[in-house]
Amino acid sequence: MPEMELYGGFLTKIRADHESGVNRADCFVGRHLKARESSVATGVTSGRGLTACGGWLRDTLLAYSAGSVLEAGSDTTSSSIISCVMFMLRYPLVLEKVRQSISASYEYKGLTCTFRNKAREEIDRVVGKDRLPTFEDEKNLHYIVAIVKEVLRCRPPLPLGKTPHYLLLSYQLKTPSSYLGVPHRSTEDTIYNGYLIPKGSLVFGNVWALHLDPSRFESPMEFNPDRWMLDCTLQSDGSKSGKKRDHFSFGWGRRFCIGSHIAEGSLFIAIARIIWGFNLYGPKDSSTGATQVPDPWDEDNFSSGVAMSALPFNVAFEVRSFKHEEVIENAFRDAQEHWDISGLARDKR
Ligand code: HEM
Repeated sequence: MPEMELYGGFLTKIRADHESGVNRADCFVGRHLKARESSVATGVTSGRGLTACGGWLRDTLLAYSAGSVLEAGSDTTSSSIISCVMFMLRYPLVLEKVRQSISASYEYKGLTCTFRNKAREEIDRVVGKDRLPTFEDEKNLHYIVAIVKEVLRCRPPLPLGKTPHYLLLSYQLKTPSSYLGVPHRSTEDTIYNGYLIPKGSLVFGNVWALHLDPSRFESPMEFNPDRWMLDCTLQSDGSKSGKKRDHFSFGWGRRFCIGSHIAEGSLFIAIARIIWGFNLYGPKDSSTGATQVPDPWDEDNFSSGVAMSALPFNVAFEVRSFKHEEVIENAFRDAQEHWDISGLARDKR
């Protein structure tokens, strides 16, 4: 569907609600339409850019402002959730409930760390079986937060590939493994490592190279959420300097992702609930009986483009117990009631 058909369709629907007296102050577009209408006497609001009196977005810009947020936040978030499922299949130890008597320890930056806080152990201890994880649990679910960070480190949804010159070339050729990254432009002449980057140059940061830098991340090609348990002060905060950042999946500088908090919250709740409720299995090879799990490090298992996502793969979700099933079904019913109230169609699957 062309962009403007989708974004413009939302605008038309909200305007129709608004004109028929439905209060759409619940959303940015509804509030903007109402405020614009009461301030712009002429009513000339179609077209691009701002109104003649400044300040107010005309329809096309309004539709794009809202639509681009929708688009920026959906593929990126869903891509990370799917990557997380892939990593869980590939690294089942991350889920495993480790008994205290087992002391699996490893060396990390000169410290001896013990695998203790595995995801299941943590979530069962903090949440129990009788309810779903909520946002309030985040402060006590450190290992789940660490998993979110590790997924964003290992599979940034908007990466630049490992070999930029090849990838830029492949962009022109439109071959399947082009990860473009997000372009920035230099605002002044800059000397970096003896090279002049003239003002106005197009610059792509190589997120992937930063995330796989062994001087920063020991054994970088290992999905290891434990690495984040050692330092909880590292944050996804665009205003922080490089060494104080956890990862660079949300970009940097003035155009740092404005949705990073929503994204982290969405990833936390989705991943916490999947881990709380389900065992995950890959399909078995009929002749060898071995589990077949796609390799999350293999670029061929991911789509190309600006936003990257795992190509379809098979995974079975098995609910962990009857109690978990009951809680999930109750939550599903509640969600459907909210959908009814919002005028959305019920999920009939
Ligand atoms: C895992 C999820 C997400 C990732 C990895 C992600 C990543 C990014 C990146 C890399 C940028 C460009 C930053 C730069 O130029 O350096 C960006 C920009 C942006 N993101 Fe996100 N994002 C995510 C989720 C979201 C969500 C949920 C929203 C909105 C609710 C959102 C809204 C935006 C917007 C509007 C921009 C453009 C900001 C600007 O140009 O000033 N993103 N995001």
